[in-house]
Amino acid sequence: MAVGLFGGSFDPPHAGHVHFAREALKRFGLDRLIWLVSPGNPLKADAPASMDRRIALCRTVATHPKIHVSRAEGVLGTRYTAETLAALMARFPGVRFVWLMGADNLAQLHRWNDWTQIMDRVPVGILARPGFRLAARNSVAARRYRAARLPDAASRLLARQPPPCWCFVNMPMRSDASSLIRSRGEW
Ligand SMILES: Nc1ncnc2c1ncn2[C@@H]1O[C@H](COP(=O)(O)OP(=O)(O)OP(=O)(O)O)[C@@H](O)[C@H]1O
Ligand SMILES: O=C(O)c1ccc[n+]([C@@H]2O[C@H](COP(=O)([O-])O)[C@@H](O)[C@H]2O)c1
Repeated sequence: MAVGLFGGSFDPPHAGHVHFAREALKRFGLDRLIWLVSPGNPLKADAPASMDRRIALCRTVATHPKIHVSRAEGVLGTRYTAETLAALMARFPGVRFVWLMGADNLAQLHRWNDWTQIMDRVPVGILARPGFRLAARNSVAARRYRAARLPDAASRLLARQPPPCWCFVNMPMRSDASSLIRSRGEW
């Protein structure tokens, strides 16, 4: 079973997240995709809305039968992705986890706690995001793991590759952003 972990603040969730999840399921050949709602991004200064409020809205927008919304990080008490992955892999040894994120997060992955452990432990699927193609391509992570890149055309094989392995996939992009919704006072 290949399971994509789509970590996010989802403060609030939006159509860009739904589009991302549907594309990731298809393009990375995943059996399931989990929206892993974060208790709070360690690199973001402002605390998000409550977990209950974000989870409730995620469940109303993420209605695809292969998508599940999870508060696992709240239950496990983990906040750093490397830690969450270690806990989930120990608990579900038969599952092939794939970490999923947008190009903006690849651009700053080297600032995450124990970020090389993430790259070394699970395949990583990255989807394009408007304005971040260049920053992602020139990122510390992309350069350090250049040899481990899977071509876009082979993206469906990602979950079966031994890590480190990452794949950047282009898709029709959407410019939705939670910060934009918050700045309009709509959340
Ligand atoms: N429009 C989008 N296109 C592609 N990826 C996206 C898009 N919006 C969010 N993502 C990805 O979804 C994941 C969760 O994002 P997050 O919940 O922080 O939303 P956001 O819109 O980026 O929020 P904010 O504007 O507050 O930073 C991240 O990996 C991010 O890269
Ligand atoms: O582990 C870290 O140091 C780390 C730093 C920044 C972000 N993350 C994770 O990246 C995911 C995307 O975060 P966000 O706020 O961009 O939606 C979410 O699961 C965060 O927990 C993780």
